[in-house]
Amino acid sequence: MSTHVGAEIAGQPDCWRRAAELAHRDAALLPARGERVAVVGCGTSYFIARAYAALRESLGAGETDAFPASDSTPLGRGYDRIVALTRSGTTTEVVQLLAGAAGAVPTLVLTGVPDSPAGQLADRVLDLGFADERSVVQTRFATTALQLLRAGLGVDLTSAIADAELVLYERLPAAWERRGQFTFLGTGWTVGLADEAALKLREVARAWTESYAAMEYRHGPISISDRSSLVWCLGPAPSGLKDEVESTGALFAADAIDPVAALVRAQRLAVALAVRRGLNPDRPRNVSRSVILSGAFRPTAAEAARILRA
Ligand SMILES: N[C@@H]1[C@@H](O)[C@H](O)[C@@H](COP(=O)(O)O)O[C@@H]1O
Repeated sequence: MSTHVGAEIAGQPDCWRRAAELAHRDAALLPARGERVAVVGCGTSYFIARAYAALRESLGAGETDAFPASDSTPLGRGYDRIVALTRSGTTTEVVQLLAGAAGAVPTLVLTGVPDSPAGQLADRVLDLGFADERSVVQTRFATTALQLLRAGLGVDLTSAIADAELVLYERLPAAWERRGQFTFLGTGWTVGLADEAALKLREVARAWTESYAAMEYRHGPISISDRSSLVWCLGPAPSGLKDEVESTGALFAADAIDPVAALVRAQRLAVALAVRRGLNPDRPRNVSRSVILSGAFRPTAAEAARILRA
């Protein structure tokens, strides 16, 4: 089946090359070392925000917290910059948060549509139009935004790009597609990627998925693990975990490749699973490309402004 999402998944290595160039060219737009940064987004964009926040802190580049844009209350704590990730630039919670931040906290928006409401409200805009997508679900835009931010932290993307190119050509293990339950695990910054992988299988293939920080899985969630489960650690697995999971009968997988390339592998599994289940990956149930709320969302722009100045 030829799908938009399939083509977008395949386009990721090229987009990551452009992201590396952009990070170099527009380095001055990115948060400076030592800045206290809040990163926000919704859905996939929020999970990518989580990954970036954990990575930036782990590299000692500055205190960084990630929030869903719908939950802006913690933003009262005085950040030097708000970084918003939004493919469409129209998501209500993101637009309202930026409206509230205007004049109070400097903002940077990474978006596929610079002249969108979010783009127009931002102090700085990074134009990722080259990675924009037709699909409802995000794949290419999200990873490209993350790779740009990684490159901005000094990460060399060469091996990530090479790994993703290999992932696009590999055959996925047939046993993975026959599973009924999927759990994604991560450590440090890859926990956000595990969340995103789980979301992808849920959105695209209506699969039962969960995600955790790897060792948290042992503290309760492992009780659902059985012969129908695939437990997949994006990145190397903490020692001992594999044996413990396999003793439940579950299939265990861990990636030795770049974690964002491992996310590409999970995207491919989502599409394969959808096709196997007779679903169209371009038409996920109950979700839209961008969620624009009318009236129901709180806080209003004025309330958000008050929170930000608190
Ligand atoms: N189905 C889409 C998601 O794919 C997207 O992650 C989210 C945020 O969208 P945006 O990044 O445009 O703000 O909106 C919707 O829920």
